[in-house]
Amino acid sequence: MALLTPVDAPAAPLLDPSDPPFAYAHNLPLEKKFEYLVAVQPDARYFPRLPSGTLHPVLIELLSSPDLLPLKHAWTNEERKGRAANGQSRFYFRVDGRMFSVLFVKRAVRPWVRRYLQPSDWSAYAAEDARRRAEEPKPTLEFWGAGYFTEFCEGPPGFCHGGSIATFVDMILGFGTSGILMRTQPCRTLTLNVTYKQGVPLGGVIRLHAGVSRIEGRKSWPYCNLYAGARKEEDAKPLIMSEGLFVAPRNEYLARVGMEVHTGAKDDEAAGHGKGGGKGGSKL
Ligand SMILES: CCCCCCCC(=O)SCCNC(=O)CCNC(=O)[C@H](O)C(C)(C)COP(=O)(O)OP(=O)(O)OC[C@H]1O[C@@H](n2cnc3c(N)ncnc32)[C@H](O)[C@@H]1OP(=O)(O)O
Repeated sequence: MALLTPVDAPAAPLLDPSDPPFAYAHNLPLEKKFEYLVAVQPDARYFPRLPSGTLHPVLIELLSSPDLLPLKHAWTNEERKGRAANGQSRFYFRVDGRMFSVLFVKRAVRPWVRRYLQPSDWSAYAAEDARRRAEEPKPTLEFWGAGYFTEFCEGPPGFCHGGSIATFVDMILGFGTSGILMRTQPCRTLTLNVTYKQGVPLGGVIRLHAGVSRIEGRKSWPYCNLYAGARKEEDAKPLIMSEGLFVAPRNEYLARVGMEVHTGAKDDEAAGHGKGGGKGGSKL
């Protein structure tokens, strides 16, 4: 089944509008979780109860940025304030035209994946993604995103805590980059290197640029840089630079924890994508 994209989303709401956003995640097929929940796809059609107020400055910035998918959803100040009051920080990013978000809940920084993507979903997602990949001539190995951190991530006054930043970039590197772009199975952090060049201000728009610089078998070397402001400026210096080595667990480990092993190798071959050494689809 082809995944829905923001472009071909159906006109009729698929979701019960009386449900609060995100409450129905568990009842949806995996691909819809990605497209409508995890994805920042809360179009006004799907959340008609939301007040149609002023767009949050973050969204205005996003809308004006050619690097980011234009979001149609009226993400209002009230909504943002309500979520911020719950300690939620949110980041959006786009991979191959699909939007994803990372949700931080309070200081514990619980990414949405923990909540919405159960371990057993991984194999289904990987299989679906491998099928998708077979249809795509050239997967994207870098992506941009934007979002903000709230006060629950505070370290130095007005700035983000270093641990929250490390957790965030680990999440982006581990899931956003390795998990999605390698499209095989979840990758674990083996090494993580974070350089804090400047403080990350709370509340302001923070832009991220992430990707994979190298893939070799089970190993991948993703990077993620954070910048101030939503607009892409070629010469802007990053606030945060991070990189790591992520390793897909050996198959026997996956089998032990009850996860179906899927390497995507067959699909890759069919699609002409090499898996190692940056061949084929791994080319940046
Ligand atoms: C659902 C949410 C997803 C988001 C997840 C975000 C990412 C995370 O936070 S994961 C949690 C934190 N990380 C962990 O808990 C990982 C714990 N560690 C492990 O599970 C294992 O060590 C694991 C799976 C990473 C690697 O295990 P294993 O494959 O047995 O390791 P091992 O074979 O020794 O090493 C793998 C490769 O890395 C290389 N390597 C090992 N150490 C290093 C190092 N320090 N530097 C460079 N290379 C190294 C090895 O040489 C080997 O390479 P090759 O296969 O080419 O010989």
